[in-house]
Amino acid sequence: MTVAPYQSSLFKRCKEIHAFLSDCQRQATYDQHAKLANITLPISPIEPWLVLQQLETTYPIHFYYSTAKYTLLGLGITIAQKAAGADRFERMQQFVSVWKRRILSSNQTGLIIKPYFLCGFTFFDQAAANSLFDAAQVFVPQLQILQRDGETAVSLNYLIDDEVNINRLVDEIRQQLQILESLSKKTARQTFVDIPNASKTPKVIRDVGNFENMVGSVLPVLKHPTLHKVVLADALDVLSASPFHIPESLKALGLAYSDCCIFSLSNGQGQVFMGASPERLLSITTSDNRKQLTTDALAGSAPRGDTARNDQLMAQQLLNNPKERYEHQVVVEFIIEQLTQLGLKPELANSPQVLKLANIQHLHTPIQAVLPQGLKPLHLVKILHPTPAVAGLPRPTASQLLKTTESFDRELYASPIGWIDANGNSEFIVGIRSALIDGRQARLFAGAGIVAQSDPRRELAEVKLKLQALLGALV
Ligand SMILES: C=C(O[C@@H]1C=C(C(=O)O)C=C[C@H]1O)C(=O)O
Repeated sequence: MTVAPYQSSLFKRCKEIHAFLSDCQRQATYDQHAKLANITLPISPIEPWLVLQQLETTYPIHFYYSTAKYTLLGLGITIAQKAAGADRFERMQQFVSVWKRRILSSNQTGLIIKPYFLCGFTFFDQAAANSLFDAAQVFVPQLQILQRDGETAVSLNYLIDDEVNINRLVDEIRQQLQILESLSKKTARQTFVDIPNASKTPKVIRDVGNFENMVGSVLPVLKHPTLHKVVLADALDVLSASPFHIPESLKALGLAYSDCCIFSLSNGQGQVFMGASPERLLSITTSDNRKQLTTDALAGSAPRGDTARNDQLMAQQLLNNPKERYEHQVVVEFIIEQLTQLGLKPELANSPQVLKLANIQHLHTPIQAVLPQGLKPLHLVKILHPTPAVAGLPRPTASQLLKTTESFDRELYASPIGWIDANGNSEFIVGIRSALIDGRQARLFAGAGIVAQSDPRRELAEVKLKLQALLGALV
């Protein structure tokens, strides 16, 4: 496989890039602020997780986001912003809006994929003192790979100001393009990766959450009308004989949970948060001047049946179970209220459908709304996160109870993780079915909605089922 457009003439390509970057520098000088230079090149199809595998030591920061329709991989940082506190979403949106206006894209290859703003937030608006991730982080990657409809494109993003030495930068780019070229040749021959004794890797397990007791302790609070639902989480620590392989785990998750969004996000210091989330916090698509929002109410769970008939029976029982329907309805009503307060007109079906995942099924109501042009993605993230699917209702009371009841820091568990592009499109998932990986150690997270009618043993069984999602796929 070759990196087609520049294989024949890397020299010519680099000359064009030099001219483009020099032009960016002139404009930066003229406007008296740095520019975000963006160059996109089509490359032969290449699996992004394989690129991650080859380059994860070169770029300690990565962001991987893969759905049934596309995969996005960001490596390295060109620009980044961090924040904490109640206004973290506004501050991050401000950062995105400013830098969106400073993008200059090269059209020399006829292909333009502008920079993506890659976002990760912790569950609470203040990260804990010893937290491994910032309460809010948005960055534009230096190397961005987008795979969609069988096509792959690589975009390079650079910060250009008066000081940048363009000659030196073009040399760097030449090297980077050569690496990518050899990488695509190498990975073209590699259709699967050998994971040494992956499935046999011993895993030692310690339950950190003491989940059943925790559920028992909140039940009396749920008898009062001040709290309708709280979503408690459990944490499971796992120790493997050898360090976890992030790219191979992403690949394994993708195979096992093809309906989910497979994601991972590193903090640059060796820790990675990853998972296979079935829950979309929002997706914003812009086309023909029409902006459309889709969000998921996903709550209410049941195991999958061992035969097709049993499976159908369990789905039917889930649909008819008043406790599960209540847990679900609380989420639907919350989302409708939040969207209506923004002046939107949410559209949804009268009753939920069943979303079947490999190991579990959920009540699911997709909710849609047309958005006014001015409404920004992170404004919507702010009003939606956390929904009662992962916190509870009322939100402030439930969040407070989580802080005092759970014995571990949620970090990025159940938090918004996603991207915003330069055209106003955006997608965020809720970081559930997830784990925090640190070398040989992993902390797996899973939660369940607790209401007054909850039975602690059944809730524990649900959480165990959810923990399986990662336990079975981490290699
Ligand atoms: C909180 C989690 O899942 C959420 C809770 C659910 C429930 O209580 O039924 C179902 C789907 C998710 O919204 C999790 O997986 O950790």
